Amino acid sequence: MDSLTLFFTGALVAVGIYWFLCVLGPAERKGKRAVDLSGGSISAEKVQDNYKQYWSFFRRPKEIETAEKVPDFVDTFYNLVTDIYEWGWGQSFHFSPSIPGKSHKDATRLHEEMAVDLIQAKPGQKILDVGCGVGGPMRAIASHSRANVVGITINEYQVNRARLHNKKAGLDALCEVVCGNFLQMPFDDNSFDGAYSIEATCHAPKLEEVYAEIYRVLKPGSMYVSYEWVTTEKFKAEDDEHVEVIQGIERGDALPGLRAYVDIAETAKKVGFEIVKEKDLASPPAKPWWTRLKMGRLAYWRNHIVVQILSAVGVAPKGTVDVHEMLFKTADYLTRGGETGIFSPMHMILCRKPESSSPPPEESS
Ligand SMILES: C=C(CC[C@@H](C)[C@H]1CC[C@H]2C3=CC[C@H]4[C@H](C)[C@@H](O)CC[C@]4(C)[C@H]3CC[C@]12C)C(C)C
Ligand SMILES: C[S@@+](CC[C@H](N)C(=O)[O-])C[C@H]1O[C@@H](n2cnc3c(N)ncnc32)[C@H](O)[C@@H]1O
Repeated sequence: MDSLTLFFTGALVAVGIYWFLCVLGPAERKGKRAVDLSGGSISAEKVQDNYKQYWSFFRRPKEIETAEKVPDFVDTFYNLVTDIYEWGWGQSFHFSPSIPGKSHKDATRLHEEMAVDLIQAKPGQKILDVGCGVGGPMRAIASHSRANVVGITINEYQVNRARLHNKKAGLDALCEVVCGNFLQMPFDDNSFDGAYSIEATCHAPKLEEVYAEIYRVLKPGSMYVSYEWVTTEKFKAEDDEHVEVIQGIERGDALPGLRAYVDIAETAKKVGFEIVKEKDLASPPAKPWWTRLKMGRLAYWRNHIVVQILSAVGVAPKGTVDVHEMLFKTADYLTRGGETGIFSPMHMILCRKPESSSPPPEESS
């Protein structure tokens, strides 16, 4: 091989490695690195067992129906996936419609700001983020509204990540994070000026329980908005493919059972809320939310190789490969759910707690 061929071969290999590692790299330039992937609060040697335990819930569906076990199962799930989510998606653990000419980052931020605009949060008010993850939405919302945001998540590892990010962003004076169960929140009655939940209440075994709890902590007259995961009017329970896609989404996203879109407003009314507005934010003219997920497939394939190497050399915990493979398959089910239109992750409901603090309908009868 002459020196010119050697030079061009070397340059090609270098460009290839750069593309593989950097262009197809992490979701955010300064985000999680592959070498830091962990099992959240689970020690490295227990990650594989916890992954098996997570799957055992689905082998015994009755377990998932047992409401008390769901928060633990969701907590295990987020220990397993939080680092991979941050590494491959960013700090906001939700979808948003694509916006022509805007980056994913901007589309995500606008979707989050819309939530706080809908509840008309004012500077200095106290707003609750129900199921806050590592706080991507909370930081966008606090910066946009200058309201004080209190987030709650069941997962302690996320609490620590969120606090770290809040501090780094210089938003720790406006953002506070609490570890707890949104079915029994450690907050006083009538203590918040507004609340929102972004793709989080889908983890509640009974929607009524989390809505009742949010209703309890809101001040009379204040508003709550939620972006809910639902099956749409296109979902047909007698269609085997539809059922396969929905079950695939439930298994890969720690869901005790997806709800039908018609159940959302019904449940909100049942606990006492007035419905101000209801809209599926995924329906046209909104552009597909699943484009980002589908376009990332090449990067996920590259991520899988990286995870396999890191796990083989003992840098990533054993079991990370299984978790990543599960997410890989989940991405496909979610995309199919979006393309067929049988599933939406952004069925928006805007509610108000009435001014008069009359008890919810059931309790008064
Ligand atoms: C609201 C929920 C989470 C929604 C999304 C944030 C996540 C759903 C599926 C996740 C992912 C799938 C594929 C992963 C990929 C294989 C990996 O290499 C990088 C991370 C993924 C892209 C990951 C990122 C987050 C999701 C899009 C649920 C749980 C209620
Ligand atoms: C998909 S993440 C969304 C996080 C955040 N809203 C966002 O968009 O980035 C769902 C969140 O709900 C939280 N969650 C699920 N069940 C919970 C429960 N019972 N109590 C408190 N938080 C819960 C999870 O810990 C996680 O933070």
